Amino acid sequence: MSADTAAEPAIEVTDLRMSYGSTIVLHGVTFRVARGEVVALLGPNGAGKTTTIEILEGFRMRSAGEVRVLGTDPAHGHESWRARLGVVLQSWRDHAKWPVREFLAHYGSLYAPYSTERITRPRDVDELLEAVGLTEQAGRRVGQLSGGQRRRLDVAIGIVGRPEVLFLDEPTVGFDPEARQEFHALVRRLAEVEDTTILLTTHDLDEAERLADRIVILARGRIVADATPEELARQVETGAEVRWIRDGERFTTSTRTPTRFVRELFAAHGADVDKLEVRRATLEDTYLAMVHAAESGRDGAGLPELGAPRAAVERVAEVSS
Ligand SMILES: Nc1ncnc2c1ncn2[C@@H]1O[C@H](COP(=O)(O)OP(=O)(O)OP(=O)(O)O)[C@@H](O)[C@H]1O
Repeated sequence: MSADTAAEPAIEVTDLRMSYGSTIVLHGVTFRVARGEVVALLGPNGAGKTTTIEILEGFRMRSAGEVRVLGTDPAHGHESWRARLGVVLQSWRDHAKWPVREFLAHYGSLYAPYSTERITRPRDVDELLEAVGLTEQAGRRVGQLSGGQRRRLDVAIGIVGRPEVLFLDEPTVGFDPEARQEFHALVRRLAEVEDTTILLTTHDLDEAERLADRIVILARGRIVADATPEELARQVETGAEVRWIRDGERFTTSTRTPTRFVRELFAAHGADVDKLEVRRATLEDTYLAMVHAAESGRDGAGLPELGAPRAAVERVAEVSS
């Protein structure tokens, strides 16, 4: 690989548009994924995540816009380009009668012609089984696997060809907590050790925060955020919810300065304040605020305006008088 190729983003999407008939589902989506980067695509049901991924994989023709994956337009990608991609789809493709090991060995052999000096294809089947936690099930027929084990097999199918770019559409659905943790470790290893570029969709914010170098939030076919988890968390730090009870009455307020708010609350009502709780906003709160803002047609994502502490204290005073 030349230095120029290495510097080129693995995925480049510019003003991507997609319509199904007269329904527009992607309204000009633009983002980039660098080589070796893990990006999580988040968004509510119907936001356009699967459509975006399917266009990048070359499974679906876009209506307009520019797309490059490993420097190639997916609409014109040849087999040798496709062999450099790994795909884990949402839907299960059945190969029920095959024993797991034979199936992976057979499927992997299709990648052998695309082995290069730098990248040996396919991956060793035993190492692969170990990596996805299916060693014990190697002799079982695919149709006899549990739901979570089938999903592990999906992941194995996605990485058997040692892909340079890996697309994972909701990869951990049906995983138990241990499988989820093992999968997270595998994804980090693929990115850090093998420099695999990974684009995954998930509804699990915790997963996105743990795994991704960057989070792209899609709502109604538009990107409403593209930031590192730390950048999103910094926005989160600005919001908190304070709850308390006074004279048997329950109060709740949102504030960007919870410490100051609580100090003022105590200054105003001292010992009458009971059952005080301060809940920091989570990534989920930020995510929901951004999605709701996008869905209600408001421009500019971010946290909704939170009540000022002074006003809230005054409201408490009013209630008590
Ligand atoms: N083949 C199709 N024909 C017509 N409309 C479609 C087709 N596939 C998807 N859509 C519509 O396009 C929109 C985006 O769908 P998409 O599957 O990309 O969303 P998503 O973000 O992946 O959702 P989910 O989280 O539910 O998987 C939805 O409104 C969906 O109904």
